[in-house]
Amino acid sequence: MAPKKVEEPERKPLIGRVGTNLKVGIVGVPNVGKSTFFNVLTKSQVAAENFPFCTIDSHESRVPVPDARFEYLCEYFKPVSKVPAFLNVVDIAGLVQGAAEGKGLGNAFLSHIKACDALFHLCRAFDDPDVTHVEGEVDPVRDLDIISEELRLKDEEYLLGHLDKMERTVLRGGDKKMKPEYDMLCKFKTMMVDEKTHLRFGDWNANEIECLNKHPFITTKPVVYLINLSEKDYLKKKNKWLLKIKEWVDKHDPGATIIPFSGVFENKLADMEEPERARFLEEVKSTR
Ligand SMILES: Nc1ncnc2c1ncn2[C@@H]1O[C@H](COP(=O)(O)OP(=O)(O)OP(=O)(O)O)[C@@H](O)[C@H]1O
Ligand SMILES: [Mg+2]
Repeated sequence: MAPKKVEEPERKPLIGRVGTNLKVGIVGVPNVGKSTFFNVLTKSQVAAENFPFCTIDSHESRVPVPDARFEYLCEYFKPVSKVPAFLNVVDIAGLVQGAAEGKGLGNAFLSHIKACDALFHLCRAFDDPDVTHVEGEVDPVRDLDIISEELRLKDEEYLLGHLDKMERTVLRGGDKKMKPEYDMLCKFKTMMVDEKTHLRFGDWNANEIECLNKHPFITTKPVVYLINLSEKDYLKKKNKWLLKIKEWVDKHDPGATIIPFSGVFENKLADMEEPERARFLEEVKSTR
């Protein structure tokens, strides 16, 4: 008897693009530590890596992605040209509630977000009376809601505008060629506008993913959550918001990565030279 044919699972295309030169934008409400994180990332890479590094402008930096496999392959094959994977990181101005309608500085920057492949959603979980919070009190869960909703609203504005234009040609003009795309966009609308859900959570087929990739949607982009803690909380590995943030992510973006860090601590480290840095880290370890 012929062996049973093993059914291959359908391979769906990915939402977004694949590459060794991706762009990630740092989003969050104002004054939560986005630029601090951006500076730390760029500074520490300069100090620690001997890869070519380039600051594209004050808001965009290209950081190499260290990978032992790359080093090994270069060592083994000795290629003439060595091009490591890079991540372009973009520091985006803080977004406030209403940014999608043009409030604050953020609206202009939402177009920068559209050009990114993924997002770092940075939120503040440190208390510091000297660092004002735009919403009054520190509450990262409220901030997560604000940013996530502003991103959705920006997509909603784009989608409704685009559908409106298409209606003229597809519904009134009878353009049959555009009808499948129009129907797909209507399906996206049900999810995003009626159910108020980000588009990356839909179970889309290959045609729908192709259609998603054609449009500059923001809510299709994967998000990594960065939680900025005080130096003390980071070293103690304790913070009253962490569990609540985890619950929010489990509910709104299940499976997404959450990375707690401390902007001030990392900044301190990045400004140190060896052996001062090693000494400081030893000291910190002993106080943990
Ligand atoms: N973990 C931390 N603990 C205490 N203070 C911090 C921490 N991280 C950043 N700060 C301080 O918070 C202030 C705001 O930081 P930063 O300018 O990086 O915020 P931002 O999110 O880029 O703001 P904006 O949206 O206005 O661009 C700075 O004074 C910075 O030193
Ligand atoms: Mg900033």
